[in-house]
This record gives sequence, structure tokens and C-alpha cells, in this order.
Amino acid sequence: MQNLTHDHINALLPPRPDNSHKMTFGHVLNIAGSIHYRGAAYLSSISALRVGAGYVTLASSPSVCDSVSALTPNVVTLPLLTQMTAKYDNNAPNTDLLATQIQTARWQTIDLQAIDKMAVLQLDDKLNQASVISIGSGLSIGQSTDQLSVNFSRSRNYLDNSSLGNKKHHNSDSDDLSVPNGNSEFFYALLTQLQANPNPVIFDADALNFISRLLHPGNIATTSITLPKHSIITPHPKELSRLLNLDVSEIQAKRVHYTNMAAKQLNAVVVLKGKHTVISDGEQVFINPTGNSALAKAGTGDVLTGMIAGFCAQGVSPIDAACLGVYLHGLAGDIAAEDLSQYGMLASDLLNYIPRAILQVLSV
Ligand SMILES: NC(=O)C1=CN([C@@H]2O[C@H](COP(=O)(O)OP(=O)(O)OC[C@H]3O[C@@H](n4cnc5c(N)ncnc54)[C@H](OP(=O)(O)O)[C@@H]3O)[C@@H](O)[C@H]2O)[C@@H](O)CC1
Ligand SMILES: Nc1ncnc2c1ncn2[C@@H]1O[C@H](COP(=O)(O)OP(=O)(O)O)[C@@H](O)[C@H]1O
Repeated sequence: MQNLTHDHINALLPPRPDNSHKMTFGHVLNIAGSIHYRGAAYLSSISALRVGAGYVTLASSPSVCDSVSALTPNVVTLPLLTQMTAKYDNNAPNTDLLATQIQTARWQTIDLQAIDKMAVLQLDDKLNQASVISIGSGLSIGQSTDQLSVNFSRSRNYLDNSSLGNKKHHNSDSDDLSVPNGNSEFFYALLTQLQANPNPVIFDADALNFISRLLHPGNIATTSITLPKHSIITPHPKELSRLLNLDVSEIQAKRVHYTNMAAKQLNAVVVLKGKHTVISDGEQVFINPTGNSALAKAGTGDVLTGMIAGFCAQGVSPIDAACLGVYLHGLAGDIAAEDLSQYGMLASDLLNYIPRAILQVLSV
């Protein structure tokens, strides 16, 4: 077990070669945000750029993409299935009915067919192109009203039934996994799609809650799931308690033990958030000394997810990216609190202090 230090973090910072271009520093695909959590999509996207990623694409519902674009010119957006949303969203909330309508429509309407294909291929291309994928910040666990989830689910149905590729069809009925609604189906489809992805994948917030539901349908642990090879998960204590099916008090009493255990069980880097955040890959364990109560404010976890993704995009290993992200996130909070107080700092303020934290680490 090791405490993170300035020197350690300084040594982990990725190089910035002079002879470089934006793709030298990697591409983050951030699947985030939903109708009530637009801020999370913004915070997790900008923070990836703030730590040096060259390019961030936000994949979300059209309305979230619009909101984020209105706030910042720095994020590229991928509105999922825009045309289908416009055509169908208000008319037919039933996913199966929609899938049928789409199947019918694509033979009747040449434009719609082209648009559908383009939209689905766009997302598939981005999954393959991205150097790192982050998923979950503000991705609502709500029921069928969640626009993004329903859209993605539709896109998978469409993709599976179309001639776009030889995608394996996910038949939820024949699966051990519980797939209780469209959102889980959406996440399961994404998880399946990501199995073969060789690049890091970061799961946060509601993505973790989906994983918990797959692990413990009806609170009975009946199955195991496999995360992509280079996964990082960033639970707060309640989220880890859901993942491990334990009480929060039990997790908090043995933070190092359970972080390590989860890392081994899920074969992932685990970041257990809170004061003295614990980071483990199942072998090494790091404890973070930075941060203060200014960070106990809505949205700071979304900033952390983006920071870790931004370092992964630059080719840093998952465990090192987690250490860099956590330490600099806390340090940015410490510097911000000197200016703004622990009372007054906002998650959006934290974004502006990330460069100062990096400068401080570079100065050792
Ligand atoms: N601007 C935006 O768009 C924002 C969007 N956001 C997005 O919203 C989504 C849902 O986020 P959320 O905050 O509603 O749910 P979540 O964090 O699971 O809390 C639920 C309950 O869990 C508990 N609990 C929480 N932390 C704990 C801890 N450290 N230790 C122990 N327990 C803890 C606590 O329950 P209690 O203990 O009070 O019973 C709490 O009431 C998510 O996708 C996120 O990305 C947010 O980031 C905010 C800004
Ligand atoms: N008292 C504290 N001291 C240090 N860090 C904290 C403190 N409270 C919260 N944090 C940090 O702030 C972030 C909060 O993340 P999270 O709980 O996911 O919030 P949200 O979902 O609102 O973004 C985590 O990185 C956590 O470690």
C-alpha cells in the first residue's frame, strides 16, 4: 500500500512531444448525460480536455448534445439517431413497436434507411476509433422515458436485424442475465459490444448501477459478467456497496480490503471515491492524500471520470491514469478552495483549476 506523492504523480505525467497533433493525445468517446443530467455530460467531457486529451466526442441524446454545444465549443458531439428521434420519439414509446416500424420504414423510405444506417455506423465507428471510452456520467437509470437508452436499444435491435454487419444478436430471453427494461438492454448491448475492445473503458455512476443489476438481479448473485480487458470503475461507497452486495458501513470500515477485492473479482482498476480515495488493480494499492470538503458537491465525480479518461487517451495505463486523475482532481480542489473557500467551489470551477494543479505537479 502506497500513499500518492507529488514526485510519483510528476513521473506519471505523459509526455507532450513538440511534433504532435491532436490525435497524438488521443480520442475520448464519452457516452454520458441524459435529460435531467446534462451537466454531467459537460463536466466529464471538458475535464478530459483539461488534462490534455486531444479530442472528445460526446455521444448522447440530441437534446443533451445541443445543451453541451451551447455551453462550449470544445466538445464534438454525436447525437444518437437524431432522425429517428425526431420521427418516432413522441409517437411510440414502446421499443419493440419502434423496432418493427423502423424495419418497415427502412424498406419504404430510402432517406430514412440511409440516415439510420449512417447513425448506427457512426456510433460503431466511434467505438472502434476511440482511444478510450467513458460511460455512465449522468446516464440516467430511469425507465423507458430515458431518451438515450431507448434510442441505443433501438439502434442495437436495428443493427442486429439489418444487413449492416455480422453482429451477434443478443437474445435477452435465453440469457441468464436479468434484463428488466430497455435501459439495461441498452447497457448490456453496449457491454457486449465492448467485450472485444482493446482500449480502456471507464465505468462511472449509472453504468455501475447497471453492472450491479446484472451481477445481482433481484439481489441474488446468480451470474458473473466480464468487463472489457482494460476497465476502470469509479464507484463511491454506495455504488461499491451495490456492486459487492454489502452495506455501505461495511465498505467504509474496510475500504482498502473491499477495493482490492472488487478489483480482483471484476478484473478492473477500482477507484473507491471519498476522503482518501483508494485505487487498486488487485495487486497494487494507492491512497490519495489530496482533496477536501469542497469536492463534496454534485458533479465533481463526473469531473474525475473525465480526467481519468483524458489520461488514458494519452496512452497512460489504467492504473497510472487512475492515480493521476485522482491526485490532480484532489489537488485542483485544494487550490480552488484557497481561492473560493471549501464552501463556494462548484464542480464547474474545479475544471478551471485542473491546469493549476498540473502546473504545481510539474514544478517539483
Ligand atoms: N449536474 C449534473 O448533471 C449532475 C449529474 N450527476 C449524475 O447524476 C446521476 C445520479 O447521481 P446522484 O447524485 O443522484 O446519485 P448518487 O451519487 O448515486 O447518490 C444516490 C445516493 O447514494 C448515496 N451516496 C452518494 N454518495 C455517497 C457516498 N460518498 N457515500 C455513501 N453514500 C453515498 C446517498 O444516499 P444516502 O446515503 O443519503 O441514503 C445518495 O443520496 C449520476 O449519473 C451522476 O453522474 C451527479 O453527478 C450530480 C450532478
Ligand atoms: N470530503 C471529501 N474529501 C476529499 N474528496 C472528496 C470529499 N467528498 C467528495 N470527494 C471527492 O469528490 C468526488 C465526488 O464524486 P461523486 O460522489 O461521484 O459525486 P457526483 O456523483 O455528484 O459527481 C469524488 O472524487 C470524491 O473522492
